[in-house]
Order: sequence, then C-alpha cells, then structure tokens
Amino acid sequence: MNPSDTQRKKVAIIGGGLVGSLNACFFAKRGFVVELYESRPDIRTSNAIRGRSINLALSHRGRQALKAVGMEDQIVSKGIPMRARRIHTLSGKQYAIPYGTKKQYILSVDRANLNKELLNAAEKYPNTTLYFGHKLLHCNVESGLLDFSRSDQTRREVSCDLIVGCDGAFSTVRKQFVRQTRFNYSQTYITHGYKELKIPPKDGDFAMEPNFLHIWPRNSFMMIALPNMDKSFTCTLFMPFDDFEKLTNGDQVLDFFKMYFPDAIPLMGRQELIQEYFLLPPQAMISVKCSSYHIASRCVLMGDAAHALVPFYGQGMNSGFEDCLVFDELMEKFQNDFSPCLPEFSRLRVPDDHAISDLSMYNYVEMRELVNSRWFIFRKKIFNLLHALFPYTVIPLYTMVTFSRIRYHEAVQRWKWQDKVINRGLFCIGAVTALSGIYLLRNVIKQQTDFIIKNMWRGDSFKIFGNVPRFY
Ligand SMILES: Cc1cc2nc3c(=O)[nH]c(=O)nc-3n(C[C@H](O)[C@H](O)[C@H](O)COP(=O)(O)OP(=O)(O)OC[C@H]3O[C@@H](n4cnc5c(N)ncnc54)[C@H](O)[C@@H]3O)c2cc1C
Ligand SMILES: COc1ccc2c(c1)CN(c1nc(C(=O)N(C)c3cc(Cl)c(F)cc3C(=O)O)c(Cl)s1)C2
Repeated sequence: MNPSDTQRKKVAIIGGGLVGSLNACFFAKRGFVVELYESRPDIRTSNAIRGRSINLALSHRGRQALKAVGMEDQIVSKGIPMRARRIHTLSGKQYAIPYGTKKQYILSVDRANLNKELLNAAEKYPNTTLYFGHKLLHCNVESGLLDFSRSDQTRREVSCDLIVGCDGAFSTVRKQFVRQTRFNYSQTYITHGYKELKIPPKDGDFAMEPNFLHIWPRNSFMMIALPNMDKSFTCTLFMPFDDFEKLTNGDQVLDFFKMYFPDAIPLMGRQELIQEYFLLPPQAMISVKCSSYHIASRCVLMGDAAHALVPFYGQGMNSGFEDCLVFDELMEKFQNDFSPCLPEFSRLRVPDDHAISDLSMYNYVEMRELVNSRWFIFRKKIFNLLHALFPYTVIPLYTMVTFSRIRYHEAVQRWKWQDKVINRGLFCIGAVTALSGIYLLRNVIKQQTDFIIKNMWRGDSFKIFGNVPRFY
C-alpha cells in the first residue's frame, strides 16, 4: 500500500496506557491517521493524586520497541540500571546475583513518567489526535463503528478502518471477540495480592544500594524493591490474601515485619510503614490468555488486552511493547496491508505471549517456594557454571527472556532441552559416582574379607580388629 493510502486510513487506538501510547507512535510514524481514545483524564495535566511512584523493570524487548520509534535513549536516560538481584535473607545477610555481563542490566523506570513521555511523543505527530475522558462502550468490528461515553456524559460515535484494542486486562474491545467462533479465552486470579510500600531517601541519598533489584524471598510470600529517580525505592509485597487479612492493625503489621523483614523497618520508618500499609487494600493479580488476537482485517488486540501476565517475570509491559514492534515489522513486510498483517500477527504472537504467560505463572511458584530449596540453588549454580563454560550453548532462561528477542516460545523449548540435558548429565554423574563408590566399596570389602579369612584361618584375630583385649 503506498503512503498516500495510509494517509487515508484511520486507526483508532483504544487505551492510552503504556502500550496504546507506544502504538500511536508506531502507526503515526507510518503515516496513518491516528485517533487514541483514553477513558481516564489526561495524566499529564490532571491533578490526579500521584499514586505510588510505581516503577517497572524495562528490559531488552521493551527497549527495542522504544528504539524503533526513537524513544529508547530518552526513556533509558530516566531509568536506573539494576545490574544484579540483591537477596535479603532472614538472618539479615545479603548477597548479590548478577544478571550477567556488565552490559546485561535491566532498568527501573517510573510508570507515570513513561506513559506521559509516550503520549507527548504520539501527540507530536500532526496526524495524531488524543482524546481523553472517552470511554469505549461498544464497538462494531464489521462496520468499524465505535461508541464512546464522554466525561460530560454525552455520547460520541466514531468510525475507523482499524480498531487496536490496547485497553488493558479488562478490555472492552476483547469483549467483542467473545462472540466470534473459535475464540478462546481464559482468566485466572492468583491467590496472592500485592501492596506497595516505600523506602524514602536517607540523608538525601538512596537508603540501600541503588543499582539492584532487591528481593526478600520468604517462601509463600516475598517482597521486592526497585529504585526511583527521587532516590526512594518502591517496595512490592506479594502475599496470599488470607495472610493480608490477618494483619488488621499497626502492631500486627510491625510484628510481621519484625519477624520477616526486620532490615526493612528502619529503612521504611515504623509509623510510615503502618500508614503506607493501610493506605490501599491489597491489589489483585490476574492472568488473561486468549486467541486469536484479531478479527478479519478490522480489529487487533495488543498488550494486557491480549495477554495480561502475573508480574513474576517483569515482562508484561515488555511483551506488550514487543507486540507493537512485531506488528510494525509485519506492516513493513506487508506494505501496510492489514489483510495479511493481522492474521500473521496472531499466528506469530499467540504462541509467544502464551509462553511468557505460562513462564510468569511458573515463576510465581518457583520464586517463592523453590528459591530457598538447596536443590534449586544447587542447580542454579551448576547452570551458571555451565553457562560460563559454554556461553553460547547453555543460556539461562531468564537471560533469553530478559536480554534477547529470542521468541518466548523458542526460549522455553530451548530451556526444556537444556534442562533435560543437565538433568541427564547430573543423573549420569550421580550414577557414575555411585557405581564407582560401589565398585571401590566392593573391592575394599573383598580385600577385608580375604584378609579376615586368611588371618582367622591362621588364628591372628587382633590383626583383624586391632588391639582389642582378648576375652577368650
Ligand atoms: C505489580 C505489577 C508489577 C509490574 N511490573 C512490571 C515490570 O516490572 N515490567 C513489565 O514489563 N511489566 C510489569 N507489569 C505489567 C505492566 O504493568 C502491564 O503489562 C502494562 O501496564 C500493560 O500496559 P497496557 O497499556 O497494555 O494496559 P494498561 O496499562 O492497563 O492500559 C490500558 C489503558 O486503557 C484504558 N482503558 C481501559 N478500558 C477502556 C475503555 N473502555 N475505553 C477507553 N480506555 C480504556 C485504561 O484507562 C488504561 O489507561 C507489572 C504489573 C503489575 C500489576
Ligand atoms: C514492580 O513490580 C515488579 C514485580 C515483579 C517483578 C518486577 C517488578 C521485575 N521483575 C523481574 N523479574 C525478572 C526475572 O527474570 N526473574 C526471574 C525474577 C522474578 C522475580 Cl518474582 C523476582 F523477584 C526477581 C527476578 C529476577 O531475576 O531478578 C527480571 Cl530480570 S526483572 C519481577
């Protein structure tokens, strides 16, 4: 399709969150007429109480998408590198587990600032218009008609050539897919919730080492902390709702933190901890999977609207950003023709997003229960040793996920293959060791037996048992 055609095509992006605002940049850059509709007020001007300075981990996939619209340097410059995990043990001992080489680090970025910068970037394109206070009520995919309710309670109907649903985990656009034949959908609320707490700066500086993702793993629950540009940390406490419900007053919260996160109390401040803790109820986490992501050549889902992940791999935004990048790569391949592009996007992206969804759920278990088990730590050490010896053959799963654009489902396949080889290798090493031990033991027993028989025959019993007093 030639450029003039794109200028006649209108793309309606539903949702002005992280993925919707990035998508607006991609489509505007291609010359389409872009209209972005966001139900909330403009976060750049509204005096909405700046909630927690919620931050996110930005990694390679997300950075590549930002790079494609010329935003990577601008966003990275406002991120804080995290070069390793810093594990806080119950005893107060801390140790670091590097993410990899000096070049392999993730970035802690401020969610609200990232969203504002992407909206500003989208708005700079003359062919882009942003509408806030526009909540999509219904969309007719066949006709391309969109029905909005506006903040002044009036209605507005809009038509477009392509609907891009970036309206998050509880997507209204996705609701239109349910009536499509062979559309599969599943959602799971996990039994854990999360609360966000804050570690303020101490004497004008970070209260902990800044260039780390801090983790307090405690089996059935855990807490993590990411650094902010204002030298504070945003802590996220993940715990079963049942356990949150047991902490109903300040004393119980303090006793809980004294028991499990004693080093965090002086950093947070006792009163501030209690105040922050009861500011909001624990938030739920949902995993959404669906397929396919498109309807004909008229509608496509991206980001959490297509695949909301539990956050235990830090890939929700990164995978949503990669959705935008993959779609743009396909638009390039198919010269902006929606007809081949949309089905190919679903064919490529559904297996990958389902793979990272499963991985995130698997990690939800692994990070809590296995991280303290000796076998788990032993295998991690073996894996890291093999990776050091064979860096291009044995690659840790999180390295493929976080520091490459290896397709998510291919990373899982490779990890399963590596895991099988290592397990077999460990089994063989174990078996050889056991057999060698048995063989050596057999020889020793045989020698001892021969020695005993030979000397008993000759009556020299003390040689057999050393200077044992003779009672007979
Ligand atoms: C605790 C936690 C930690 C996380 N940490 C990370 C991390 O470290 N790294 C990472 O990559 N990801 C992380 N994520 C995931 C990340 O936050 C999401 O994947 C990302 O925000 C998804 O962006 P989105 O634009 O698809 O959806 P959203 O951010 O949900 O945006 C959807 C937008 O659509 C709007 N909208 C909804 N309905 C309508 C409608 N009917 N009409 C108009 N507008 C509508 C909403 O107002 C919203 O602005 C985390 C998530 C959680 C919960
Ligand atoms: C703001 O709220 C949140 C909430 C959860 C996360 C993040 C930000 C950022 N997250 C990242 N996870 C990985 C990862 O690959 N794994 C396996 C990990 C998984 C867990 Cl749960 C963890 F605690 C550490 C690692 C780790 O390896 O450091 C990254 Cl790499 S970044 C999880």
